[in-house]
Amino acid sequence: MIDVTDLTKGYGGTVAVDRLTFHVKPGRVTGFLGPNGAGKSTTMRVILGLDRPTAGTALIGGRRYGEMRHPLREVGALLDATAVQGGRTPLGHLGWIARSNRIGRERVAAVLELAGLAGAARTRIGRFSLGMKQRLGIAAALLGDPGVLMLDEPVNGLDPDGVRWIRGLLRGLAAEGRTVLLSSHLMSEMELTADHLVVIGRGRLIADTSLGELAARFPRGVLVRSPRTGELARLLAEAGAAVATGAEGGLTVSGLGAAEIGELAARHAIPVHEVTPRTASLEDIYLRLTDGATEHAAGRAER
Ligand SMILES: Nc1ncnc2c1ncn2[C@@H]1O[C@H](COP(=O)(O)OP(=O)(O)OP(=O)(O)O)[C@@H](O)[C@H]1O
Repeated sequence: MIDVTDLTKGYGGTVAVDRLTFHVKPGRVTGFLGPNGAGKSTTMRVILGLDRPTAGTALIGGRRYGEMRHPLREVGALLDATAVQGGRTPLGHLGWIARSNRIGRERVAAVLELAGLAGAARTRIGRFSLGMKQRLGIAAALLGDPGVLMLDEPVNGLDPDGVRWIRGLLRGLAAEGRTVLLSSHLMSEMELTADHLVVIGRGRLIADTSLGELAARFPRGVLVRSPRTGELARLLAEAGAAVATGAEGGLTVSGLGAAEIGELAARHAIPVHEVTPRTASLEDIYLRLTDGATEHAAGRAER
């Protein structure tokens, strides 16, 4: 469990995080979203004790990161995968982290295997691609078998196989009851990986909600296909629905649910070929939620 309460972080005249409160619960993947400069990295840095809050608290399991005796056994984090010494090998790099946190050597081999890096364990990191560095960063985060994981843009640089791997890994870790906080700009990926979303803009909370609830807040009507479209459209309108003819030849119906539409068609013995409730994509929803919270919105600079 991560508890961010009334957190404020200022840098000189800039307020990066502004009275932000949210809780990241175990057993699910929480996506952390926001436009560039929204304050995501700052919030993660404060949670990890890398930055001191100006006001408020950021606690993990009720304690500050700095108070933990063996923090890597409680929290695994990946903030910047490129921040590793190129001269080291994964074996040396992870071995050093393991020793300084009293973690056994067998765990190093296990996470290298898990991250798909066992074959490159003795290769100099300087020769790694960004994707391999991401895998190494994830291996390091998992080293202490922590109950809490925080990953900033973990799919950055990964190929489709790698993206799928991390999706399965994070969902599996959450299913084991761990707390997983994940930031990403890839909305399609977030839609597949996260159960819950925390959205911030200009350092403030915009939404803290499940993916399902969010989609329900942005309905796009019900798509209905029938060989007797005209007749069905008339009956739906009489029943109080707003009916539009969709580009794909079907009807887009608002104001009535899928069950009501199906029952109405059945009462009049009108065959239907499809009744699909539609929601906006996460990308659409995200853009609508964060409209106005974008620090460097296109066009704004020209004004
Ligand atoms: N060390 C720092 N000194 C001064 N200002 C900073 C510092 N770190 C962050 N900021 C400012 O704080 C704000 C929030 O930045 P932050 O990096 O936390 O945003 P972010 O949501 O992680 O953005 P991105 O998606 O681009 O990574 C920005 O205006 C940024 O310029």
